[in-house]
Amino acid sequence: MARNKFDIDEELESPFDIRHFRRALVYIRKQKTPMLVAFALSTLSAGIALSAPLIIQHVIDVTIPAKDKGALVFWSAMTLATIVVSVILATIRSRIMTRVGQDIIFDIRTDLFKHLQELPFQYYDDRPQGKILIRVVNYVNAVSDVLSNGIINFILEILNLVFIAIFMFAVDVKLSLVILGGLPIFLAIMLLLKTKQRRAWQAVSNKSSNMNAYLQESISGIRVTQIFTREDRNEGIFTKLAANYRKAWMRAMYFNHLVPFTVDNLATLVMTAIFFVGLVAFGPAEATFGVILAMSAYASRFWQPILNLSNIYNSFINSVAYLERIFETLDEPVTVSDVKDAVQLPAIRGRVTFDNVTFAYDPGVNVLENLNFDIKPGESIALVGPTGAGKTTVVNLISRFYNVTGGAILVDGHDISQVTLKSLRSQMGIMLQDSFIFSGTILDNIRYGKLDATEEEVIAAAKAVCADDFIREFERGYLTEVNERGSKLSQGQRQLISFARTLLADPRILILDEATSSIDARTERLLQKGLNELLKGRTSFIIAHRLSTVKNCDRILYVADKGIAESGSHDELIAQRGRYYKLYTAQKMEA
Ligand SMILES: Nc1ncnc2c1ncn2[C@@H]1O[C@H](COP(=O)(O)OP(=O)(O)OP(=O)(O)O)[C@@H](O)[C@H]1O
Repeated sequence: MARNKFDIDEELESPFDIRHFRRALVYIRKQKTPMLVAFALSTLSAGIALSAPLIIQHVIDVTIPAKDKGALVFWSAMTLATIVVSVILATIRSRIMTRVGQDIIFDIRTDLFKHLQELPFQYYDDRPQGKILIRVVNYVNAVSDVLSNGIINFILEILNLVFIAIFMFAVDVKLSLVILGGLPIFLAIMLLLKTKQRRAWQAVSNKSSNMNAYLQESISGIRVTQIFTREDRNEGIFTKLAANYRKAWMRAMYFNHLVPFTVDNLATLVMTAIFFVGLVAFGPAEATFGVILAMSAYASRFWQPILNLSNIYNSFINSVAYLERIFETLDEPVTVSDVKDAVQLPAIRGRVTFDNVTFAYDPGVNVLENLNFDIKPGESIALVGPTGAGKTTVVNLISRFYNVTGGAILVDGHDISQVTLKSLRSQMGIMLQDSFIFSGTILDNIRYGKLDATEEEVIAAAKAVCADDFIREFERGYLTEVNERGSKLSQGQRQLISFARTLLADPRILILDEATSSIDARTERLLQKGLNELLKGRTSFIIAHRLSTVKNCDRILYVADKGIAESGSHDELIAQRGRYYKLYTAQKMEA
């Protein structure tokens, strides 16, 4: 059952806590060296920039009254030099940090992809693909700046503040205290905003995820949409999702804007206070014009890092909503994985035993119950039965795409839950109902299961499954580029290609789930010859609704009522005159 749909907000399973931040540090730590260099450059550039007000103070209070032209030129040149040097240093730093940001994104993204590759079918059964995609693409982009520049800037701005405070206090202690007076008010406002702001950004992440999920679903289902002329209705749904996103974004931005607004106003108030206190309360005896000018320059410089810090804080709060989702995905348990002491499954002969197997997709709802059968190496088995009876489930369990709920499945006597997935699956050839075609050439697609196969081997496999003829009819033959999902190919052609792909992998156990359902009867007859060849010496499980395809199998298992209702060869089952017989005669009459 889908855990959430495009119109249901995802519930956060593990809200952000300090552990998440520590995990983020793992990625940041890898970039320690460039970050330290960038940090050093920034400190240097900030230090140089900070000397400017001191120069101005000196010029106003000493150089100008002394009418020393030579000194004036010197100090002007020094001011210019400070600007040029700090700009150069800042540029180098920003280049380094762009790289660091991208490296962090790269690491998180590749870890996410690696984990997604390992997550079991169940994970994908449970959620819309769009909600998975957005985490790898958009969310990771959104956190890069905070994890790279954010950290450095945070430390720098704090240092900046300390430096400014030192310079400020060196010039005038009382006026410095006036400047610091605005801080408690600012902190109180920030604390008040924090929770609301965080929730607002979580809502943004949810609404963008919903919109993305629906977009992805709509693109995948565009053909059905157009067949049923559902365009207007879908547009309505999308508009609503986009409007929800807009609303969430506006609300989050409202809180974001409140922060600089507060800082700006406080800075203006402080500035007014300096002039008031400096000129009116203390009088010119205590504060010279140069001091007041230098202090007002420090005041605006002092509030600048605070404004910057609050912007960093804003983006941090914003990123937390994304980091939570990213780490939630990375923490998603790989429920189907190698057990601690998993052993390599040796080269198998192909015996498959179901020992009292029970299985449920959703807890408590058994699809199969106490299933027992024993297949000898090389036997060909047909799984037939009504829709939804559990045929695909049986073959999915053999490849351990899901863990059994009870009992055990043995291959050559080895419990498949105790062997490595790689050693198990690499000895199986599985052709699923959905013969997926990847973007690339037809050659690449056939080679997917055996990357080192020669061109001759690929062609031999294609010939065996009668795919060679139609492939050669394309202008570029085996080098014809096909799109993702194979939209350039007919359904039957797709099946033939994935047939060749499976054959090429030369598995001991072969699973064909409705593998020939879209192939016309003539090609299927031709294919049957190749297929018979292919099946020789291999254990095979063939699921087919068209019973003519499977009647030559060694044994037919009729799956129904959560188990095997009938079992035997075609002739035996016909003689039994049970459910298989009924199904077979019904199909014969239709034909
Ligand atoms: N991912 C899933 N999550 C929950 N239930 C599922 C899932 N996949 C299948 N089912 C349920 O398990 C039962 C068996 O499904 P299965 O696909 O094995 O049937 P089948 O015999 O192969 O059907 P068909 O002939 O239509 O392909 C069905 O009732 C189905 O609704």
